[in-house]
Amino acid sequence: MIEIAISRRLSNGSQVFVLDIELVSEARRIALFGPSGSGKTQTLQAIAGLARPDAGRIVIDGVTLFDSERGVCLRARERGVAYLQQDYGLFPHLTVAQNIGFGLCRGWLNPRRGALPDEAMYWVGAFELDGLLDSYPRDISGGQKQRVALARALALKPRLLLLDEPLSALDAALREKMRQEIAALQSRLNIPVILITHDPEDAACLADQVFCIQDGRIVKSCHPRELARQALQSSTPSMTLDALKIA
Ligand SMILES: Nc1ncnc2c1ncn2[C@@H]1O[C@H](COP(=O)(O)OP(=O)(O)OP(=O)(O)O)[C@@H](O)[C@H]1O
Repeated sequence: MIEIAISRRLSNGSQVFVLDIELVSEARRIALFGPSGSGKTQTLQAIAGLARPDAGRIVIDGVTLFDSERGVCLRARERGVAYLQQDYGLFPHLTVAQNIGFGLCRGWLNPRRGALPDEAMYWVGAFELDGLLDSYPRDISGGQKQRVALARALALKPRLLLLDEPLSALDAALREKMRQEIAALQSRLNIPVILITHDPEDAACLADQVFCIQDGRIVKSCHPRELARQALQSSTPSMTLDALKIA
């Protein structure tokens, strides 16, 4: 079960943004859908422990990651949350093997290929990265970068996987392939996934429940099929949201 009730006020002088997110879900795969600037990334950052809400609670499968009333705020590395950011966040000066091994052992900047622990090698095999272990991120494709980032994230055995627009950097053909791969991965892993997407097709394939965000708030929750149906008749995420709110 995913329980999130957080608020945070962001201000940079003239501009103020208020994040006020409340959602509870039994679904194992949820999508956050909303227009640019609506608060999706801020929400994931709060869950990952990279941004601290002013108040509220974040509880994942009974484990409290943040609870302002009880003074609980686990550090990012104590949360067991894998966060795959839009640009995949690979270190350009480290090889694929070093990138994958990086989070497993602090200070481990120079791992030899054979030194990758079993939990990392499992994902190297699963994502067919064996031949790329000595390559650098600049020398591999977008889909391969994504697999490396996923392998790095999953090797840490997270209790929750956060995906920020996991397919946005890929061309149409690769996008469809990776969509199927991530969907297959989700059914193999028994960990909850929260993903951000602008694409109703991604939501339909990768989520069981969609939470629509607008201006820092959840304005609607629906089945991914309902989102896809409304999106067909709308040309922007904002129009889709307006149609969903009326439906
Ligand atoms: N320090 C800040 N002060 C004021 N507003 C901020 C600050 N940091 C971020 N914001 C605002 O927070 C809002 C939410 O940002 P966020 O990155 O979560 O949006 P998003 O929904 O992920 O957008 P996108 O889909 O474009 O990535 C934006 O409107 C942004 O301008």
